Amino acid sequence: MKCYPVPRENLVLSIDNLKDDIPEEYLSHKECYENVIRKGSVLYDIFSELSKDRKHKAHQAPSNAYRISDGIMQNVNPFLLHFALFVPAITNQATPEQQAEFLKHGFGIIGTYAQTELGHGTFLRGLETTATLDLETDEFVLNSPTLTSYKWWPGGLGHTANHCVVMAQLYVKGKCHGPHLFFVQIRDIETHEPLPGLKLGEIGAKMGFNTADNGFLGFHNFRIPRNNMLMKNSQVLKDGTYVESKNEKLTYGSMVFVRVYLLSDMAYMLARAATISVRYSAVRHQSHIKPDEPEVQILDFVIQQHKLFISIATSHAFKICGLWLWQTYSKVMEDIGKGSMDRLPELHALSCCLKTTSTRDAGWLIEQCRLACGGHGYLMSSNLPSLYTTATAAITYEGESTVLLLQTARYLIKSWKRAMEGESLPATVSFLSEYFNKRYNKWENTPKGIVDGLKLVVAGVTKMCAESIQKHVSRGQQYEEAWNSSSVQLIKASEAYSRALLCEVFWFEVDKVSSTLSNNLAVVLKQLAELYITYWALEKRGDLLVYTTISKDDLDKLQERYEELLALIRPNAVGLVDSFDIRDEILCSTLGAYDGRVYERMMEHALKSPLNAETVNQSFHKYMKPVILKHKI
Ligand SMILES: CC/C=C\C/C=C\C/C=C\C/C=C\C/C=C\C/C=C\CCCCC(=O)SCCNC(=O)CCNC(=O)[C@H](O)C(C)(C)COP(=O)(O)OP(=O)(O)OC[C@H]1O[C@@H](n2cnc3c(N)ncnc32)[C@H](O)[C@@H]1OP(=O)(O)O
Ligand SMILES: Cc1cc2nc3c(=O)[nH]c(=O)nc-3n(C[C@H](O)[C@H](O)[C@H](O)COP(=O)(O)OP(=O)(O)OC[C@H]3O[C@@H](n4cnc5c(N)ncnc54)[C@H](O)[C@@H]3O)c2cc1C
Repeated sequence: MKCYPVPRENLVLSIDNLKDDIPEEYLSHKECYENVIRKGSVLYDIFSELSKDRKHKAHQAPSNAYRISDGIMQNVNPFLLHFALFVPAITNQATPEQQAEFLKHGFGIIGTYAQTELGHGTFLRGLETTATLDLETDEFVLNSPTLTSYKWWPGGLGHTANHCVVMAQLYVKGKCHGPHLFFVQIRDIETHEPLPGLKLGEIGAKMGFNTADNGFLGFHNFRIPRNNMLMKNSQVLKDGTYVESKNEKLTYGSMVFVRVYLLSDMAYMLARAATISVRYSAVRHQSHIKPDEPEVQILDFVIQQHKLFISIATSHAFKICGLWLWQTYSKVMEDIGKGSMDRLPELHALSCCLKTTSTRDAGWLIEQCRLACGGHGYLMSSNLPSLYTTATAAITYEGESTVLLLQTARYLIKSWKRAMEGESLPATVSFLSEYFNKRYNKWENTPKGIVDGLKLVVAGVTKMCAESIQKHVSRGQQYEEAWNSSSVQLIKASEAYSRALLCEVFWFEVDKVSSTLSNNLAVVLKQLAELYITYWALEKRGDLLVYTTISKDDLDKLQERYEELLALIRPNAVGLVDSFDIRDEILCSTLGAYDGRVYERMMEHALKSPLNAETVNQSFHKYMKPVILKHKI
């Protein structure tokens, strides 16, 4: 995977014409887009210059530096798909010769990833766009046979990209070989006009992501060279011979990359929301704790700590698990490069459930941060509303959450069956064998004891799912029907698995490195990890009571320990969010600025509203006054 060197923050943030005179929320839909293209082009130019000086680092671990652009854009960068999917799809799915050919223009082309259609997003085998080999001309002919086959949603497709990687059903000599990827130019490089045979446009305003330029694309007998099919895994030869892939799911590899990346991405989204809401909670004084004392910082309310500290801990959990998952991804990609695909199903299962949990948690936790800031959190200038709409989009894109959890459940059920047959299992699911063989311990009120307990919940629910499926089959349902009938429990098994993974990796990674850290840092990180694990043990107390030997007394002790941890973290709370080290220019928040001048910044921002340019708006004289005068008594 090529990663683009990201310019240092100072370099980017020092560029004058990247600053906005008018806050984006006061621009029209069209002005918003034009504004991000203006800023994105400057960034793109910087990337181009920087990349000429430095080698691309393949398989670079996720870094949120590219989110500088979000700070500059104060929204989604329409060029993001070029980097997030278009280039990775080519580097993962094209031959070296094709990569050299398709990427020879470097930043000279702007791409996107066009897979989803108006009629299909989840069920890829149902996609309707066709790519039919024309043997005589050595070309593929692309068509959108129905309205529902129009590509719909790809980021940057509406007006930004001039190329895309298209997922289409491959037809050779009348036979359909399923979804394959094709490199397609869609606009003229010079004029940017759509090429003949294409219908292009943007899909309209959305809940958020409004600068992502999500678009639609229809093909009408659109021809591309045969060599434009990405042929690393499967090939179509000049004589029409189809050489199938060693594993047809390798075509879906680009989605795994983004799913893996999103865990780190959500860590960063949460770090921003936590920084804003914790800093604001240290500035905001409201009400009393002791009646005869001054109004307190709202951060001193324990319930405010309960709302916010989990976001600090979760950001670290996602960052640490994101790096762990990235290492797994890199190792599996390396193995695939050597011809071994043994661990691909495990990686797919891990990326599906962790992408889902991280995006869902980021959504509700950012909303919780907003709500904890009262009315001021509802201002666009707080940046919490935008963080929320940007984060929650990820619950859907790159694989809708329900669908991905069912994919993980598929892996858990298969692993359970292997455990029943005495097969050895990968470390990430080996607890299923221990459970099956009744090799597990009594409850312990320790972080490790909680992790073991959460794993017992996974094993117990997975066993219950397997039995439910078997029960439906024995009553005459086909396996797929029995699967559908058991899907509520299957989702529960995957959710439990994802939570157990996050708790286990977070705790043991922190524990592993703590001896290398200064004592103070190790203490604070362990407090955050223990807070995270204890929080979720209490949230999942029902399941723990069903599947482990935990007692009511154990739960009371956990609640007590949880509240102790809140008090221990309170003195470090502002320091912890400061350590996320997110500059004001990237935080873009009147509530979360480092200097704490909340009220002055709120007023400065309010005065930028175009409505405040005059004391009386023209609508008074045009509309209100006639009515007032007419009905004046
Ligand atoms: C300006 C910026 C500057 C610089 C930037 C620099 C760097 C940035 C770099 C990275 C940034 C990264 C992220 C940034 C953040 C966000 C990204 C930006 C915007 C959003 C982009 C969104 C893009 C999209 O949404 S693309 C479309 C996504 N669509 C999907 O995910 C579709 C979901 N559906 C599916 O995956 C499949 O259809 C299915 C899994 C649901 C069903 O599969 P299928 O129908 O084939 O049937 P099954 O029978 O269920 O499966 C068969 C077997 O195949 C296995 N399987 C399935 N999928 C996979 C897979 N992906 N990998 C491996 N194996 C897979 C499955 O397990 C079955 O196996 P079994 O053995 O038979 O059980
Ligand atoms: C902000 C944003 C950006 C996007 N960017 C891109 C992009 O750049 N490129 C691209 O190709 N796509 C992109 N997408 C599209 C995205 O990948 C799809 O929306 C997603 O895959 C879900 O597909 P769908 O919307 O067609 O929903 P559907 O697949 O129609 O699913 C709708 C609902 O049906 C249910 N459902 C569906 N299948 C199942 C099942 N098997 N089992 C149980 N329930 C099921 C679920 O509740 C699901 O939410 C983007 C989407 C968004 C919101």
